[in-house]
Amino acid sequence: MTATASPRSDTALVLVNLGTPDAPTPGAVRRYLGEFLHDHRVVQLTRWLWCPLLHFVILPLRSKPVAHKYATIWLPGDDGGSPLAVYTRRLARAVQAQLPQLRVVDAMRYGNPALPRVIDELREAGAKRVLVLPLYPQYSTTTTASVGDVVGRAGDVRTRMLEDYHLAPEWTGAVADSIRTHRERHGGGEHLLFSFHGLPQRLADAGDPYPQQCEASARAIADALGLAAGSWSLSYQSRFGRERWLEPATDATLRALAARNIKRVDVIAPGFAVDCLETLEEVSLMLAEEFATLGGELRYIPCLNDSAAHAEALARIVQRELLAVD
Ligand SMILES: C=CC1=C(C)c2cc3[nH]c(cc4nc(cc5[nH]c(cc1n2)c(C)c5CCC(=O)O)C(CCC(=O)O)=C4C)c(C)c3C=C
Ligand SMILES: [Fe+2]
Ligand SMILES: [Fe+2]
Repeated sequence: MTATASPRSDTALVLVNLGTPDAPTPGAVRRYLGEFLHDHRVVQLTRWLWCPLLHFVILPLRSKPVAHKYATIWLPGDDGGSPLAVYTRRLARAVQAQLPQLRVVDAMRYGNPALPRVIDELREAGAKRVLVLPLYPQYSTTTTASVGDVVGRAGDVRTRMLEDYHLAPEWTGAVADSIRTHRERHGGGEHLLFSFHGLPQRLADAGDPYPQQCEASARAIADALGLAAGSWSLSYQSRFGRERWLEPATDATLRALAARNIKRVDVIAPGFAVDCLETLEEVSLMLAEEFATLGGELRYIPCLNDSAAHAEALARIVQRELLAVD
């Protein structure tokens, strides 16, 4: 939990993100992935099948290469670390500055600062009401509902969770502004690709609203920018495992754009509140490299991160929620 200004209020706001390893080492990655991939919201296989596979195959094989990937994006300095943790912490500070009447802290669903401990500490410090904002603009059973599981177990404190903000005009407006500014500075690409984290198709078929919310977010942002149909598209990245995930995949979409001779593509990842392994390593390094081999130029537009525009947008969303419950 980040120590921020402590305004005299019995209401706290917790910004919750997914989680990330404490260090770019195989041991730390193994601990983080072990906790993450034991969550039944994330992987639904029965324990007797999944645990041996996870402990004896996936964690031993994956921890080292994934640690190397984290090492390529690790932020230096005293306030450094995994980008997901660093930007989430800084974002909480920036939102605190916007909402001095609340105590604003950051927490992680997996790893540190651990959400259950953060809520306990807030309660011990006198919080009577805790508002939880998962930093997932689009709701998914695999992410938002998993945060809800932890919040639901919090004892002796009133909790409330904001489920999604995929169409909140403050947020869609902030993302649209960031795209506009990036294109003004760097020249507009021929195409804008909205790349969202993927999900097993099976979960979407079972009613997870995530893909519909991703589509609605992308359309709202494209409309705010006045983009013509055909000049933007949506795709899904970060596939894990062998089953079918949401399509089209980001890598296949980029290859299809290159085949149509569309060479300058701007890519934004509006499902991620802050930059992380999946945006910095997968998109802005690996996919950009692959697209370059096809003769193209992938121009990655960063997440809103700890920008003032992001903090203002989230603060307005929270204020609206507080007004609605008071
Ligand atoms: C079954 C596996 C996974 C599902 C379902 C899933 C959904 C999902 N994830 C995010 C956001 C993030 N995921 C991140 C990393 C990550 N995701 C998975 C697997 C699933 N995600 C793994 C195994 C990993 C770790 C990296 C790896 O081993 O490849 C991250 C980045 C974390 C970081 O430290 O930077 C984010 C953020 C969403 C929004 C989502 C649901 C749609
Ligand atoms: Fe296990
Ligand atoms: Fe993920």
